[in-house]
Amino acid sequence: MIIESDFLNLDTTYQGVDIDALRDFAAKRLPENFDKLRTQLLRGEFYNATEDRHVSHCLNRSIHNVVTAGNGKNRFCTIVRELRAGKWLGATGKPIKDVVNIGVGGSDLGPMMGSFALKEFADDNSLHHLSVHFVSSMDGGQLYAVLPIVDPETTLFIIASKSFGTIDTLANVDTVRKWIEPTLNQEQWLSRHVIGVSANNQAMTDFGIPPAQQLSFAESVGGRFSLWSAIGLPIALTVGSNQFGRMLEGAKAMDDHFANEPLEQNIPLQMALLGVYNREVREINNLAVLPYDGRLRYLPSYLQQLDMESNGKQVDFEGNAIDYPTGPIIWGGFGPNGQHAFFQHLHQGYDKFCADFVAVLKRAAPDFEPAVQEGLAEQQRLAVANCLAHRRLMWFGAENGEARNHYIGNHPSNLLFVDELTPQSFGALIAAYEHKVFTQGVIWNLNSFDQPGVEKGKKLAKEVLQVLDGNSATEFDASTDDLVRRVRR
Ligand SMILES: O=P(O)(O)OC[C@H]1O[C@H](O)[C@H](O)[C@@H](O)[C@@H]1O
Repeated sequence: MIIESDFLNLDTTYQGVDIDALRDFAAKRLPENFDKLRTQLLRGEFYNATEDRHVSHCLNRSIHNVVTAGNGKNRFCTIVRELRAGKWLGATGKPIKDVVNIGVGGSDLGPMMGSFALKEFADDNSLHHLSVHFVSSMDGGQLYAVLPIVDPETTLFIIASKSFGTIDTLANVDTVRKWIEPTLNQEQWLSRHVIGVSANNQAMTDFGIPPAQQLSFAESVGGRFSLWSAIGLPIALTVGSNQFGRMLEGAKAMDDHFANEPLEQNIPLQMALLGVYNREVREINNLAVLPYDGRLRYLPSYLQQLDMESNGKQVDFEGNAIDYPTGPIIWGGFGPNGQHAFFQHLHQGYDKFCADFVAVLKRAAPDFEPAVQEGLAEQQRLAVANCLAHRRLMWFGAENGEARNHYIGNHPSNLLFVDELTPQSFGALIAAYEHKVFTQGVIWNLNSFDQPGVEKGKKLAKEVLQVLDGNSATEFDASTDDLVRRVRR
């Protein structure tokens, strides 16, 4: 039960659902207007009712659309070229060497995952080396690590925020400003050391970012779907605009696949239906994402946002309370290391789970001596062998007499695999997950494109901060009030 597409393959054998059963399930669960909704999504016409806007990330599958989005100015490629070539000079005349992306959620996870995964595909059009760093955490923990290793005169900060109002990002920017000020004044800093990426042009202007350093994208691109937009700048800085374009091409190929292939050959559609089947029929509430290639180690956290923020919902499209299970808990980690940590529970623990194994069949290492190349190729085979073995054990189980050697198995899994990890296959992999999430949202009749739970949490945090800062005397509950007193002391 293997489906092949241009850049991505899926083996569903160990789901234990044959194609006839899947067809029956699809007939029951896919709504009649699914084709229409899918077409709307791919054309950027699907309507996100609660936020009163369309959903347009699929329009960003070509570099042309990315660079002309928002303010219609082609700044993206120029910025990428100058920074990568070492031609972008800081305010004191020194070339920029480090770029720090400050953003959180969709403005962090996608760019970070993509830059890490695709590093080796960098178009090396110059000898200049640019290091890209990521700072997202509200507590400043990452600034502690990054600030000591970069120099204000040779560092550029990307302020990446769709809304340009996220407190985590603004708090990091504020500290950065305090760190820079002894070296560069505000005018110097803003003129050469900041790029804004946002859907909120006015806020970038109000902040003082010069127009030539503002990159825009459409309000209708959701944060968790934004790595294809200018939010993907760190990826383009890492690999170059051409390779970034190839990633978009891979996603576009997956869009076409999703649009045109029948159920029997449709990767995202099968992933979605099997996921719903596992959730509803087998009552499994979680999915472990297990990449077997170190370059994809940030995939689980990326998919946590993509899936859980989209389909972790209790209200349906019409605003009614939902009384059936919706999106599962997504978790996971780098497979080979997981084998030495949490896999024990997967093989013999009490809980039900399903898994997505992600494997890369081969990896070239042309820059190394032949003997080292040989060693690395062998290691890739070793990882694939382990992936295949563990997924077998999880599905078939094993019994060797003694109870301690008993493995129940029956844990369903997908194997997503690519011949080689390339910008295209990476783009196709991520787009396949996007379409899976969309399809499941349609099946569960919920809006996958809003996040009211997140908004509520932000509001409550503001109220607590008011009290911590001594600006409000609101009382909450015994535990919170006690901790507030401790912090204030
Ligand atoms: O890009 P921003 O507007 O700063 O938003 C960053 C993130 O924060 C929010 O709380 C949302 O839940 C995420 O979907 C979003 O990606």
